[in-house]
Amino acid sequence: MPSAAPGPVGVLGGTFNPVHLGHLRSAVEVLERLQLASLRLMPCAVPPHREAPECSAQDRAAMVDLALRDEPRLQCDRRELERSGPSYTVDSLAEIRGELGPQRSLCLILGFDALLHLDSWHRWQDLLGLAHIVVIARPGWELPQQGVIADWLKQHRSTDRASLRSAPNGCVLVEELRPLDISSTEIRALLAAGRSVRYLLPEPVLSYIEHHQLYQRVGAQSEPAEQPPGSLNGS
Ligand SMILES: Nc1ncnc2c1ncn2[C@@H]1O[C@H](COP(=O)(O)OP(=O)(O)OP(=O)(O)O)[C@@H](O)[C@H]1O
Ligand SMILES: O=C(O)c1ccc[n+]([C@@H]2O[C@H](COP(=O)([O-])O)[C@@H](O)[C@H]2O)c1
Repeated sequence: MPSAAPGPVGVLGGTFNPVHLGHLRSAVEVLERLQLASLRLMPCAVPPHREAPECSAQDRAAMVDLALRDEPRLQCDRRELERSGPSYTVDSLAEIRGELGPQRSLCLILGFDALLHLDSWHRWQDLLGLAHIVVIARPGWELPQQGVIADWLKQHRSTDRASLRSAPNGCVLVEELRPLDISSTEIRALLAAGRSVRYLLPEPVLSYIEHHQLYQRVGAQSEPAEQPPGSLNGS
């Protein structure tokens, strides 16, 4: 009997500044719901669309590695750290497609917020020629009702999950997962305010942030320690 074709490969690109439970829980749920063979979290090195994060790509990828330590179905894909120039998703998908061959199903996973700006992405019209796109709901964001993206959705959206297996690329699927209202922006703001982010991200990621003193409030690290009176220079 011929063996079943291997399941689709998923890719969730992000700045992951830092990675949090919203990313991770969505990743596991989408992996299981769509029966993906594996899902790669792909940190971008040079975001094409926003200012370079203060936190280095190496630190952001190291945190993704730590977050995925105990879940072999999720992997960190570091290819964007190995390229120079803006980390265009279309280039990464073209590389992955080259590695997987033309027949294997490949799914790019995006949150609603990322979808809204998809038409500003580099060669965005080529994305569906390389992969399917799975859009995941995110608290506070709605699908657009009109405009370029709404028209594009009408043209390419499928409601049948089987279409992810019957073709290697070309469909758009929208999935509602468990809503988790967590963002990296909020985590950075909490840390900068000296507040706790425990339970918003995995403990090993929190330990990494503390150990490397990432996202601290401005000046917290650079203030000189107070000297006990008379301890220096005899003053
Ligand atoms: N809580 C969440 N639920 C579902 N999807 C999410 C969630 N957080 C992020 N995503 C999706 O994960 C991908 C990567 O997100 P990103 O690394 O930019 O995180 P972020 O929390 O949106 O960061 P920032 O607040 O800095 O913009 C995007 O497609 C985004 O829509
Ligand atoms: O390729 C592009 O032009 C492009 C423009 C904007 C965003 N992206 C990618 O979209 C993913 C989510 O972006 P963000 O800002 O939500 O972290 C991340 O992998 C980015 O590299 C890609």
